[in-house]
Amino acid sequence: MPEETNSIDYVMEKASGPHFSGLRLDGMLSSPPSSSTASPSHRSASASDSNAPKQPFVIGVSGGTASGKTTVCDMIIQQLHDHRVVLVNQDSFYRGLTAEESKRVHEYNFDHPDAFDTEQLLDCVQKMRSGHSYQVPIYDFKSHRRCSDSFRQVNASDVIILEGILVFHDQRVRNLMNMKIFVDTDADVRLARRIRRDTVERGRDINSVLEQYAKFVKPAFDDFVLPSKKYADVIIPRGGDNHVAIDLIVQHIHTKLGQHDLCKIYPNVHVIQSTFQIRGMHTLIRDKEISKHDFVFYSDRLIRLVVEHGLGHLPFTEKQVVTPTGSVYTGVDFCKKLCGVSIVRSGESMENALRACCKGIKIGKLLIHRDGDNGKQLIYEKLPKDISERHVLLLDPVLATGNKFLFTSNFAIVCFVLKSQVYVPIALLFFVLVG
Ligand SMILES: Nc1ncnc2c1ncn2[C@@H]1O[C@H](COP(=O)(O)OP(=O)(O)O)[C@@H](O)[C@H]1O
Ligand SMILES: Nc1ccn([C@@H]2O[C@H](COP(=O)(O)O)[C@@H](O)[C@H]2O)c(=O)n1
Ligand SMILES: [Mg+2]
Repeated sequence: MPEETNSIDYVMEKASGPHFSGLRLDGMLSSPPSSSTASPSHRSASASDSNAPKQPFVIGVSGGTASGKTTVCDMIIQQLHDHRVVLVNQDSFYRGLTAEESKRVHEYNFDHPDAFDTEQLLDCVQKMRSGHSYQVPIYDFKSHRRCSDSFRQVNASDVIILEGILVFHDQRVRNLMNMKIFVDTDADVRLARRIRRDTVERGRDINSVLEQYAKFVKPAFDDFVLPSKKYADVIIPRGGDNHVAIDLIVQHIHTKLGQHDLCKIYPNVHVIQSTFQIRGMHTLIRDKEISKHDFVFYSDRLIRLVVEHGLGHLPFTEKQVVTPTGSVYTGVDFCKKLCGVSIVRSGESMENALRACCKGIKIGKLLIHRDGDNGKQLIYEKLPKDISERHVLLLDPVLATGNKFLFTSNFAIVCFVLKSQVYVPIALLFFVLVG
């Protein structure tokens, strides 16, 4: 290569067009690469599954007032952990009282199905099931009205939990549910909890709570809530105290949601299990208001996780050490002879994390043209001379259309075939982390 064409600036200029590296999910799913190790039958079945729009799993949670519905939902959400879960309360769809009704609020039956705007609730669940977000009203139990100017935006999610005393009452709403749970708690316990909650949180006095309970809440429970128990798939006695039932429900939801689609198609893809820390970091870096400093800080933290995870896939040898107390500890020795190869330019953003994990590691570079520059895809390469003796960590954090990813895969496979090295597809790991 002539001197001027050897400079990185020059080659970057030549490789004009937006930088991309990696794979576009929809394209890949409809035509998986031939290098995939999945069997053809497995591949086609999974690919068609993945092409179908992914429907959220809708869970209805019903039960008498103060039975622990909200508590049970909170526990399920906590335990589902790595899935996106949203909670929609039927309470949000209470109709606001008119001025006339407000004057005689003690005569209003909040436990009758007509107290809710069920058409709007139905619209909400239907929209969310088909992947749309919804502006859910905000209801105030003290004024018995909806906030006129603010809503809670609820985004499309893997799991939608719909909770309320009468969510099983309307057949159309019921039919949208994949799973129906009834929280069954002793009536005396519920009344005691309701008195405490309504006096502490909902601005009521004991007399009005007892009066409302006897006049409306109990009769409506007998007429509408209890008869809807028969629609439940699961009945949870003792509500939130029933940890066994909640564990079983969470396990069932996990099974229903299944593995990440990519894992089903590509067995070499590893998904890093999400945590609330990871979700929190994703939330920050996706916020258009984030400062550059914070974006870099949290991206670095995420990248570090990917790099650590990738390193965990390298082979190891056993190693024994003597501890300060003189006992022998049998552990493992880090894999020797590593190098990184970053795909210019985005891959360079992963270099610091790799250097921080592996002191003094050699890092080479590849610049690949998306479509091929006059048929040539490899525009620039600078690789460690002894790369054939090293395990290669290919650094590529952004996955887009797939062309360059296929190229780098081939490159990695060449390394693998010629030198029997372990290829750790860090790019894929990262993709799954953000996916
Ligand atoms: N297992 C429990 N032990 C003690 N208090 C509970 C338990 N479950 C719920 N509570 C309390 O009882 C009240 C009603 O519970 P909540 O989950 O809001 O019921 P619901 O949503 O069915 O009306 C709340 O104040 C809550 O903190
Ligand atoms: N303005 C209102 C609206 C509703 N209620 C009562 O709330 C109960 C439903 O909520 P839970 O969390 O207990 O399921 C229902 O029994 C209504 O009586 C109210 O008091 N005031
Ligand atoms: Mg509740």
